[in-house]
Amino acid sequence: MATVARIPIIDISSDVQDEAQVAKELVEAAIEHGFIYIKNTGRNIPVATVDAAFDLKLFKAPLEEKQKCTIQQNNRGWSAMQYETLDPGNQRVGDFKEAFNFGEFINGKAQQPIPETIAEHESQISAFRDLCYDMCLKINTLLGIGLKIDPPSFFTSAHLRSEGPSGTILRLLYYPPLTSTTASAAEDVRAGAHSDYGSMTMLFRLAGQAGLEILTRDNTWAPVPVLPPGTADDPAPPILVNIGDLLSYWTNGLLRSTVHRVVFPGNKGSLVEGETDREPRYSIAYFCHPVGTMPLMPVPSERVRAFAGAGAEAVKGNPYAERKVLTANEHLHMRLKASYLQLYKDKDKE
Ligand SMILES: O=C(O)CCC(=O)C(=O)O
Ligand SMILES: [Fe+2]
Repeated sequence: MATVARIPIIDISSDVQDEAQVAKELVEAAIEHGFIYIKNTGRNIPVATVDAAFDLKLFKAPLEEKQKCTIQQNNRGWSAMQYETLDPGNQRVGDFKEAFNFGEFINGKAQQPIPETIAEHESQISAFRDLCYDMCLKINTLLGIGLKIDPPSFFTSAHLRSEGPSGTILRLLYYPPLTSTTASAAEDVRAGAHSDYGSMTMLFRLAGQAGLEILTRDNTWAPVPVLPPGTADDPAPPILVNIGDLLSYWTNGLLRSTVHRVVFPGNKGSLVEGETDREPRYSIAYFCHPVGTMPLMPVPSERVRAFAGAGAEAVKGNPYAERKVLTANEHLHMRLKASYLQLYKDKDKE
């Protein structure tokens, strides 16, 4: 049995008088692990809403329907099996997954083609995306308070839709079981090792479905159980939040953008008890991005300044410190180009 990642579980739905304490815990977890389980009480996002999103039969839609929505350079649409390669330097073939990216909705309407099969659920998807947005703002606010940024609303303001478009994406994911792929469990992966491109990600998973691993501080891979100890009786599995590259940039690497991947753990001996990779796996990720024109400069926080003062350690903590990226949009474009080799190659020829 695998040694699982030890990630704190935090309840952010508690009363306002606990805000400073919750904010502190959140920041410490974001610094130490870069991953945080948010206890699912159903108060931020109703459990039925998450269930309904998992019930969408998007991936069962006819191939032609999905193909009509093929992913574009705006990062919206359907990414076919093995189309994306998250770790091109180390993968011999693309990720064994299908994905569908939803960009912004306006008045409940998608601003991109969506498969006919799910058309009747368009406003439901929009509402779910809105709930994720609200929760993401709440976490950004807590991080601002916990880091004592001046003003504490710094991150939240940077994410306000009213300030302009962002690269935010709600993504449905489907990973087939090992047995229905041509994958080699030892060599191939369902999603290559990567850090996330946005400011933070909220991940919804289903009990029993194995696969997610994080690279720990001692450079070993550790599985991330869907149901960590103490959560089995909650209304739904915790929502897994992880820090992305942009919050890491903004804090000089103090907040950790942790590398993770999705594997077939069965043959590696890294299965978590009660989970399997012999069944289909579904997950939903909300990739929270700031307004695209936002510059990624270190935030006004004493703690961030002190960490940057640590010099080499700060640079080591932020593998992206060398990159001279100015805005959130420029960063996103650079990362997409690296993982959708075909999409950008095809388009460059046009
Ligand atoms: O499906 C998962 O568990 C994680 C997916 C992921 O890391 C991603 O899409 O960035
Ligand atoms: Fe990820």
